[in-house]
Amino acid sequence: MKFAVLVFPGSNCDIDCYKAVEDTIGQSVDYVWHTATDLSAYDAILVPGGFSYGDYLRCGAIARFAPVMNEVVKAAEQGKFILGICNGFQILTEAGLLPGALRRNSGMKFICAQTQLEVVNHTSAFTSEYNAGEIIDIPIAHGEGNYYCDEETLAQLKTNNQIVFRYAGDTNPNGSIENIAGICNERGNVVGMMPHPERAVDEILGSADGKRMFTSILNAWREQHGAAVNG
Ligand SMILES: NC(=O)CC[C@H](N)C(=O)O
Repeated sequence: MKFAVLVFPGSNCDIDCYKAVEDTIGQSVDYVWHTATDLSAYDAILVPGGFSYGDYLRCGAIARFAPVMNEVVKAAEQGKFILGICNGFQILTEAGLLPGALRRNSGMKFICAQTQLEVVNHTSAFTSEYNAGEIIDIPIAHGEGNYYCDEETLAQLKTNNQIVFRYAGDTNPNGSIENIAGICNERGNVVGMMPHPERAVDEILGSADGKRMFTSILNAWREQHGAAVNG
């Protein structure tokens, strides 16, 4: 299986994503610059965190016009796996690949903290290795992680099982509507989340709970391509 890690000017979690793929599932992975116009070689695309284009206008608002984003839209239409983490989530909402928007944290401060997440959807291609309702430790680091969508969209997210993660219990670090920490598109092949699973792939980092997102993606890809495939 082949992964692309997109790199925009200002990305700062690209190396973490690359290492996470290498260390957790040992699959092929390339950095792909934001000017690229062909992603056909890749099965999964990681849109990493950071401060693309300095977060000017709004986080992700400029990155969404980068040439590579046309290819990300194409890849999403082809059913490839796309995971946007933090700034990557912001870029995917700006690009219209995921519904809703990320606003300034309700406390108006950048928050860097370990959080507990509830796995709400454990049947997606990205979360099949988790148990229903499992609580996992994954860190956050953002200033604009306050997820918002209108009531109609929220109802659709619930009906289609598109809420993937919530901040557990009463914890809600950024004011997100209904504690939402991550969502997927209706088809289930595009996920966006504010917490950073790539920073939680080894106990030495404080948690290894993010590891199973990567193993889930690999398993889903292998299932799609037949159990014989060992890429
Ligand atoms: N870690 C990140 O990706 C940060 C995202 C964005 N720059 C924010 O502050 O919200």
